[in-house]
Amino acid sequence: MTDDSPDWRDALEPEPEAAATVFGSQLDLARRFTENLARHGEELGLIGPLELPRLWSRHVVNSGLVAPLLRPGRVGDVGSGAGLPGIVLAIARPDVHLTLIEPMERRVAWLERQVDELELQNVDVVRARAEEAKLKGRLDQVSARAVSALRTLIPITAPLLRPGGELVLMKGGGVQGEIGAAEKAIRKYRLEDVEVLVLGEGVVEDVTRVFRARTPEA
Ligand SMILES: C[S@@+](CC[C@H](N)C(=O)[O-])C[C@H]1O[C@@H](n2cnc3c(N)ncnc32)[C@H](O)[C@@H]1O
Repeated sequence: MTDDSPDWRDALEPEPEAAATVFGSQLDLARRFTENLARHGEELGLIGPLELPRLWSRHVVNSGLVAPLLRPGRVGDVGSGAGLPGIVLAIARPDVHLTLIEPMERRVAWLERQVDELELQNVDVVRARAEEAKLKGRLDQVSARAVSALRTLIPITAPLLRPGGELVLMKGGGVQGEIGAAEKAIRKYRLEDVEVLVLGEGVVEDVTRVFRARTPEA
């Protein structure tokens, strides 16, 4: 620690080179969001005390890797929490509209503050559980990260999609096992083109895995 910088800044992981690749012209906004999260995230219960040394690579860059999978349209991020990946995706893709769906009041307040402070024009925040949000059949794509296993996540996310919409769910190394356990849900929602994408190989140390699948056209 130095005398002239706050603790959070000393603990924050230095910006990795990959950040410039992932965020391009939006890097400055990504920096501002990361610094806000580093400054306030722990006291607001949004991130754990051990996350600052890996905030960029494990959370912000990792979430940003999903941005190229989004298509212009309306994307819902279920369980946005600290804004991962929802705020990060809105920063990386100003051409996409993000609807952040989060039930917890304190987290919703945080998300709304980020939208205001970063002057994001492409975000709205809905305070609700995904099952109760009035968004059934309205979204082109749905993202989520660290909300629940696919077996329970598919039944709360797939109904939000329009016919031919797409799930883009960030997952850990156990995703293949989760797919096996979610067979019934995959059948029930008639998901097609089910695949696991590995993003960021050769760009970051921690790759991002995404479960991607489509609902049938009407
Ligand atoms: C472990 S946190 C992860 C937050 C963020 N996605 C991340 O990766 O840091 C899970 C979040 O999902 C939210 N959540 C849980 N169940 C939900 C539901 N049914 N609909 C919407 N959000 C939900 C919680 O309130 C919480 O903010």
